[in-house]
Amino acid sequence: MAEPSSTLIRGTGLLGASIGLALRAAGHQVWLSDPSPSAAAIAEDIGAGTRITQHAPDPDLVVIAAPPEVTAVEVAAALSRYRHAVVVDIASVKAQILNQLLATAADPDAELVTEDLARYVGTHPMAGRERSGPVAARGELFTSMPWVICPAVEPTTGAQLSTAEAVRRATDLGRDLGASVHRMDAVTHDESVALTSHLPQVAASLVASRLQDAADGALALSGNGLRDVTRIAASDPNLWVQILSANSRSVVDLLYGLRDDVERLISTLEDPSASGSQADIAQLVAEGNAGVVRIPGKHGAPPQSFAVVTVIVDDRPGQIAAVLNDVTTAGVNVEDLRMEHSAGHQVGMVELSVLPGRREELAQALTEMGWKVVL
Ligand SMILES: NC(=O)c1ccc[n+]([C@@H]2O[C@H](COP(=O)([O-])OP(=O)(O)OC[C@H]3O[C@@H](n4cnc5c(N)ncnc54)[C@H](O)[C@@H]3O)[C@@H](O)[C@H]2O)c1
Ligand SMILES: O=C(O)C(=O)C[C@]1(C(=O)O)C=C[C@@H](O)C=C1
Repeated sequence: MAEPSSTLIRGTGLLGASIGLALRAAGHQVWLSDPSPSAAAIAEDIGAGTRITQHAPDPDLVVIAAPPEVTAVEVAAALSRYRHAVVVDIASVKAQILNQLLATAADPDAELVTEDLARYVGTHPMAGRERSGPVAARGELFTSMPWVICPAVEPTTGAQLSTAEAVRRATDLGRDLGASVHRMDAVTHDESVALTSHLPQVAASLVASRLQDAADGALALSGNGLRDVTRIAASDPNLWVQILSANSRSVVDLLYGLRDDVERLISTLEDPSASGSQADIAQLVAEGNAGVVRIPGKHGAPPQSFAVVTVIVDDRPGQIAAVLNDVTTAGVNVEDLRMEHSAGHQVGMVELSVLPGRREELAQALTEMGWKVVL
């Protein structure tokens, strides 16, 4: 862990409060500030740091965790106000913010000058939730997730403006929060997240929007397939207007490709018995298979499939905690957990994902402890 630091978090919503919780847990001093007094008060109440109404007492790191559209203004203000601090932002888009900062620094009327950008580093934690505000904050949000570092560069020469020390502070922030740090330029970042984050959001929203007028009887048949595909459709529209607008070029390019595939599928399904149709449908699903296995595991490890041990539990409070307690006693690490309720029955199923080599051992240990286990 890096040496204890004093960090000001400006913007104490989901991300800001989560960073505060994680930094406090790692032993750092955290100051909180937000234009919304209630957001700052809630963040303080849940233990994310100490609220300030004026200036923070000389922080050595400032984290701007504000909406993308105000991020550049807040970064510029923090660089001018806290002259010894490294300033990072965590907005979901990076090139537009860097361009806005460079334009401000080039403006002779602005307080910000290009030299100030030596203390700025753009960052982006690839972790979040479909909910907003400090109430949804979790200190563990960043554990094992990617954290992108985009040092500021001068656009014409490509020369790095962020100092090595500023990049080190930004890197320490990600590592302190348990994330795996990836370094890239802002344009490459934006192109990458268009595929891994922005397109999935659009796809989830488009699929979920079909449900608005669905019959209750159809919705009653919702299973995990629908839930898996639509979780992020609950995300904040105001945030996503800003993200998609700021990265529109990259997202549009991907949408053209998606449109081609949708049109191909439509014409195939118009006549599924036509020659070649069955192979075409199979190919579409197989192409998805080939894509999904490329998603890396935790900490960027190679893609890994886990084995599942299912435990049948009574549908009453405390059962999941009791199962997890016994899993801990068995000494097996749970990689993922999912709870399913059996419709119309007073039982639930806890699905524990573990490394394939530990499956039999865990099943045997839990069975011996009295649990009903299904392999
Ligand atoms: N939600 C996610 O999953 C996620 C993940 C990674 C990064 N991000 C990025 O993190 C940032 C914050 O997102 P969030 O999900 O925490 O949103 P949020 O709505 O939960 O919180 C945003 C907070 O910023 C405050 N704010 C508004 N204007 C401000 C200003 N001028 N200065 C300072 N604070 C201001 C709001 O009062 C609010 O408390 C965004 O830039 C977003 O792109 C979000
Ligand atoms: O998991 C979620 O709920 C998210 O929305 C996380 C997610 C993502 O797409 O991975 C969303 C946007 C952020 O910029 C970063 C992370």
